[in-house]
Amino acid sequence: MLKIKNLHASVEDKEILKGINLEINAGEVHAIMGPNGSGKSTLANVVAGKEEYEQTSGEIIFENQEISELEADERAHKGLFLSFQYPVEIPGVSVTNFMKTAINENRKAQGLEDMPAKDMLKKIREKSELLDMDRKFLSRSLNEGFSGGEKKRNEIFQMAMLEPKLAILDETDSGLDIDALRIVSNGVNKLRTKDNAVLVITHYQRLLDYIVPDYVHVLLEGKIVKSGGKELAYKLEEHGYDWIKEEMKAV
Ligand SMILES: Nc1ncnc2c1ncn2[C@@H]1O[C@H](COP(=O)(O)OP(=O)(O)OP(=O)(O)O)[C@@H](O)[C@H]1O
Repeated sequence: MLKIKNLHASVEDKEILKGINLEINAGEVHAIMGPNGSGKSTLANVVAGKEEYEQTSGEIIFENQEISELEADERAHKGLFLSFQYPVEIPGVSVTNFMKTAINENRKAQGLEDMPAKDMLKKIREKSELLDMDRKFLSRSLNEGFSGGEKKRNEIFQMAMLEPKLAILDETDSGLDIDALRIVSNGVNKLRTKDNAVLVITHYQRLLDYIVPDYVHVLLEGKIVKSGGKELAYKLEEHGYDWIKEEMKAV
């Protein structure tokens, strides 16, 4: 589904990503971990095609198409969504109405008719129940002031509604209390189907206890230096990142 080959990228002319290789197939969940400033968000933003992030060399192939030249919106319409793909603080627009517009615009870009209102309501009901969002939450205006945890829940709600082929979630667990973490993780788990994949970026292994990734990758100074299963996340939690640096020095 996604193949990243020798990707280099810069922010404000500073090289941040220094040769990333990564392959994600349908049905898989991948997690990226790494210390502050290692380039995790840069990777997410470059893959999503955000303007400030410049891909200087390498390839990003999504669904067998090189997408480096595509704008963020075009990538999204192909099914590659980054959390908070859309602006989230639009005055006077409710959580639900925003979602209706986003879904229909996405369908329009794919040459599809608007989703029938009945189907839209059913979908909103189903996905909001999954994330334990009540009517009051859904009717709140987007600029009303959401807490960090509520923003995260809304972010996953957007993803659950849009059902992207590849959902990229940055800092998914930040600001969540224990109950919200469980609820949001449940939502993330439902994003993975046999046809859809998920890439999560996280600092903590606790999220991975709930979503159980197939692969964990460690990003250090702009490079993926180690990949493994969930046990890698436990080792990082216990020992930090220094042992990997030592291992690299020894090679
Ligand atoms: N918009 C920007 N302008 C200038 N420098 C940036 C910008 N975004 C990121 N950087 C720089 O790129 C480097 C990597 O940042 P990035 O946000 O990708 O790291 P991260 O691994 O996601 O960190 P964190 O865990 O702290 O979120 C940092 O040195 C950061 O200062």
